[in-house]
Amino acid sequence: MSTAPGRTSHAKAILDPELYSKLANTSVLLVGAGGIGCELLKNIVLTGFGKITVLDLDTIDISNLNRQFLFKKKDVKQPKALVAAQTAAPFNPNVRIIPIHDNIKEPQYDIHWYQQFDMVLNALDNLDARRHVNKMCMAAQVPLVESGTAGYLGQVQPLLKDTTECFDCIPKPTPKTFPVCTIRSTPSQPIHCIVWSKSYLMGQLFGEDEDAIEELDDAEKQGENSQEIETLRKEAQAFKTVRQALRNKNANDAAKLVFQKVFNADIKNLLIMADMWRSRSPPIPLDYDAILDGTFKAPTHTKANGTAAPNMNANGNAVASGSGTNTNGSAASSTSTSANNNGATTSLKDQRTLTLKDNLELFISSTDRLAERLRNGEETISFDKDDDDTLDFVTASSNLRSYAYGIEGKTRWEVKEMAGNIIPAIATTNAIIAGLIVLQALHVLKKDHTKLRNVYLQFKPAVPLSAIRLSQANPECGVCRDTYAPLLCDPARTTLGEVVKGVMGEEWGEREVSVYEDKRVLSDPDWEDNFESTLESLSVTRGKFLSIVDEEGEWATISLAIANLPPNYPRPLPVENEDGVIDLAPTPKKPRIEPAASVLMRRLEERQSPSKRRRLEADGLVVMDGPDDVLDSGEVAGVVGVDQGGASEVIVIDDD
Ligand SMILES: Nc1ncnc2c1ncn2[C@@H]1O[C@H](COP(=O)(O)OP(=O)(O)OP(=O)(O)O)[C@@H](O)[C@H]1O
Ligand SMILES: [Zn+2]
Repeated sequence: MSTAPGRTSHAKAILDPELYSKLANTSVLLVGAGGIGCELLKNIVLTGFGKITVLDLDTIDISNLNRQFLFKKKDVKQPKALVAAQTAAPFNPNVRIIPIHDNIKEPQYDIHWYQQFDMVLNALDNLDARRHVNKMCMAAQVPLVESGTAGYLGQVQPLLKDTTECFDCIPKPTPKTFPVCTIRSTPSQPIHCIVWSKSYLMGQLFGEDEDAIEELDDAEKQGENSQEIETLRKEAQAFKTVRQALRNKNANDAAKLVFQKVFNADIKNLLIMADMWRSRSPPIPLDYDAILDGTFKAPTHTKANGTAAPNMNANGNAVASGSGTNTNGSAASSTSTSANNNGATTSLKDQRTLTLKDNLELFISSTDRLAERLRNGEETISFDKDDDDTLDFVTASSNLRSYAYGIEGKTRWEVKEMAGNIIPAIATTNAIIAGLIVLQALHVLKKDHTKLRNVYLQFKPAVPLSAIRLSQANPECGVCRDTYAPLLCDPARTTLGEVVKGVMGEEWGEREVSVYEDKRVLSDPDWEDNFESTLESLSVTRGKFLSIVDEEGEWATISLAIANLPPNYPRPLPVENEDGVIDLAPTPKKPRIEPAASVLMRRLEERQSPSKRRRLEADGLVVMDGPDDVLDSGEVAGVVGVDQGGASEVIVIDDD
């Protein structure tokens, strides 16, 4: 394909020539090739970012096609990263796109790997992956542009270590939770029954064989009604029998057994506790055979004050609300959810109001299908909005429960939205956000930090965008306030003691420190049993962080990012010992380059001065596990980044 002048003329005209030529040598990592990712990949390819690595763990689903326009129907089930790269590559032949079909959390994407990029652009859909990439970017000192959309709302946030706050500086709200007893005994809204079905009932029947007793003990400690807890304990015991029936090839009435236990016996047990139903409407035990043969006559649901419960029609059927309101109370557009592209027939079927008998029949058929899957070797099955068997089961069982409690029913469509926490995905929102990401990325590239903005797309037609100056880091942040250093070592041979003593140097014995990997304590001032253990035996391996925390709080936490040794690192030779066993010989010693701790020590002494401290944090420290580890200059540059100012220093752990 020819490089016609027209292809680049717009980008050249908009960007100044210097920036445009810089783009060609810019290497970016794009994490996520979904809704935002597809738009963004197109943008950065057309803008002319020279080298783009696009990483996504997923394959293409038919429901992605309405907005992830780099994919076509023929690509369904293919890796997103691969197809996105193939489709976008011809947009600009001057750009090199490297696709990776993988989880960004895999250990090979270590600090060293991140440092090859000039910046990282996140186009993810979950908190866990976002927090992971944030931490890696903070450790590797690589600028990150974070983004997200929810319906008509969106946000773009540039995050630079020591310049702005990081993604974790402000704790994120945790998803809404419900008290255990509301879910287990006293639901009052459809969502309570849906959560019960997908998180509790599915787990009890099709999940791992766990003891639910602990959760109940906790609930009791938190002051929940002890008689009620006792009833729930009995309920948990009875689950064992139905679990066995579901897995037994000869049991053909497993669905009925589950029904009898959950919608009849358990409810009868709860009714015994008269106290519980003084101020609320008691549930109704359901009758399997009577519902199937159409003779089931439910007693009228009455509240304590004698009024009829809402949303029950004359035939005793639960009535779907049809309101299209999701769990958060926000309106869910029926035309824009990712689930809405299975064709009109499915949509109609899914949006149909289900009668009590419909729900029971759906309950029987879905329980049978799930039981069959268990009998065919699936060990556990959990809810997945795109797994029809589980969606049918959750729809039917939550509606049956709603019926028993006099709560309105929901259509399969509504249950999918509520149980799957589906927030409408709007292609235009993704496109606007992807455009804003590029603008922020260009400021990052120009190092024009005063122009960086936290940009919000809001549901205000008069002011759709608001751009806010970036906040400073939260001094208490446990992620971006740490002092990071890459630790290049062989975790199978390096011991915890070597690392800690090496880093502490002369301060060892003077200063009391504790050592952590994530939330695990590996040593504290009075407990050093792990010092002789190798990092590998302590599961401190590539991609993880070893944190050394000063008990006095005078030193910033030192977080060592475990990375691979460079390819030129001398490997130990296998030697035979006197018993004829092949041992790995220790690496031969060479003179130490510098006493292990003095470099770090000097810098930590300087940490009272903010500017010096920033310098320390900006420097990379290469901590090696033996005195032979002389890196060539290229490797050193590769480890700490080339434009961080000043030569990096190599710390050698003294293992004498
Ligand atoms: N840990 C991870 N590693 C790599 N890619 C990830 C990771 N977590 C999420 N992603 C990817 O981020 C992308 C987010 O895109 P998007 O929000 O459009 O989600 P989706 O899964 O495509 O759509 P939907 O959730 O609406 O069905 C997805 O393609 C997803 O595979
Ligand atoms: Zn932070």
